[in-house]
Formats: sequence, C-alpha cells, structure tokens
Amino acid sequence: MRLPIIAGNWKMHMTKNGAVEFIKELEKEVKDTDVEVVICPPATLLNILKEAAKGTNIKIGAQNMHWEKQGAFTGEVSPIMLKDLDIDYCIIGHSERRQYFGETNETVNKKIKSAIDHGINPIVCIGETLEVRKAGNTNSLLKEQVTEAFKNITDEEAKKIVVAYEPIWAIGTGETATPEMANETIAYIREVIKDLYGEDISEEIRIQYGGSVKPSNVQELMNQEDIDGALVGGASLKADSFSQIVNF
Ligand SMILES: O=C[C@H](O)COP(=O)(O)O
Repeated sequence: MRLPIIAGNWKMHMTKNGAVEFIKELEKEVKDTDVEVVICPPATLLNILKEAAKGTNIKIGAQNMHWEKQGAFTGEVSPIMLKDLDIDYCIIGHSERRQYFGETNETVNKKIKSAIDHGINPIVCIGETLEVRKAGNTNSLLKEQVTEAFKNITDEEAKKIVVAYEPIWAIGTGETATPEMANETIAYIREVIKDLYGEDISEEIRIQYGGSVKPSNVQELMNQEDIDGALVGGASLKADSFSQIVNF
C-alpha cells in the first residue's frame, strides 16, 4: 500500500501573514488524516512556514533548487540551504520551470541526484503539451522524461522520488484529465519505472496527478488504482479548499 501524498504548490503567491494563518487553519482540518500533507511555498516563506508547521503533520517543500551546494549562482537556492531549514521535499522540473526557465531533462536529473544526496525528497514533474497528446506522442515523451530523470539513480534512491504527472494542458486551465485518462497515463509511467527498476520498486514509487485538482474532482481521481496523490496549484491557496482535497 502506497501512502497517498497531497502537495500544494503555491507557485509565486502568498506573503507572511496569510501564510502563517493558512498553516494554523489547515492544521486543524488535517490533523487526523492518513494522507501525507505537503505545502510548497515560495522560497521567502520556507523558514517561517517550517516554524509554523512545527509539531503538526504538515511537511514543507521547496518549489525549486540548484544542484550545486554553493557558488556564484545569483538568485539560486542550494540544497544545503534547504537542508539548513530542514525542508522535507522539493518540486523539481515543474513544467513552468521547463517552459520559462530553460530546465531540461538533464538539469532535472542533476537536481534529483543532488536533492537525494542532501536528504531532500524530490517531487519530479513530468507531462505533455496538448500538441503532443493530439499527435499521439504522450507515452514516448513521458518515457523519455522518466528515463532521463531517473538516469544513474540507484534502486534505493529511486524509492525516495515522488513523480507528479501533470498534463500541461490541464494546469490552471480548469481542464482536468478524466480520472480514467489520468490513471491510464500514470499506469504507463509505472510500467516505464518497472522496466527500469523492476516490479517491486515500481509498485512502491508514488505517482501524483496534477492539473486543476479541486475539491469537486479529487475523490474520483484518488479512487483510481494508480493515482497516489495530487499536486495542487490554484486550489491549494485557500486552506478551506486545500483541506477538503486532503480529506477527500
Ligand atoms: O503544481 C501544480 C500544478 O501546476 C497544477 O496547478 P493547478 O492546480 O492550478 O492546475
């Protein structure tokens, strides 16, 4: 049995006041859940939220990191800095970072390795554009993204990775993949992982769905056999809607 994991990706939203209130409110609503709950705020809020979440079952994740420990990389945050704050997770290779900040399968792989080396669990995002899906190339693209992401990752390291399947056409658009379509694609991703690591590890690795997840559609998605959680954008910005998602 895989432990479900529901993570909120706040993207470039939120400031101090609202954020601490959010954690206080969320804590009350999710304290009895069996789901692993993660909030990924902007880097400016990592420290304050880590403090606010102390003693709760809410984990805190970053949205990005550099693969180097330190150096002349203006504006970047290193894995050592995240570990300094005891950050639990880091989203890696979100489609917005691939699209707007030039991230490639190669940099995603470097970041995954570095995160694991520093004791940070990666949430690795993969997904296709509408053009790729319409052309019937979804599976080949996902296979390439998975294979490149997991390059030179050992069996033990692979188990620490959470994969987030996010069809780009479903992000922030209100368009959700149907639960069946999401499940079928995630089952395919699990097959690719099975080819790389064998059945036991592929059955252990958690794969989330992301893309317009909201209180009204989460249950149907989570009922699917291969979907182990959600990476939630817009609906994670209000404690009320995010806690409804966690308590699906
Ligand atoms: O990381 C989260 C995803 O990009 C989904 O965002 P969304 O729930 O606003 O569609």
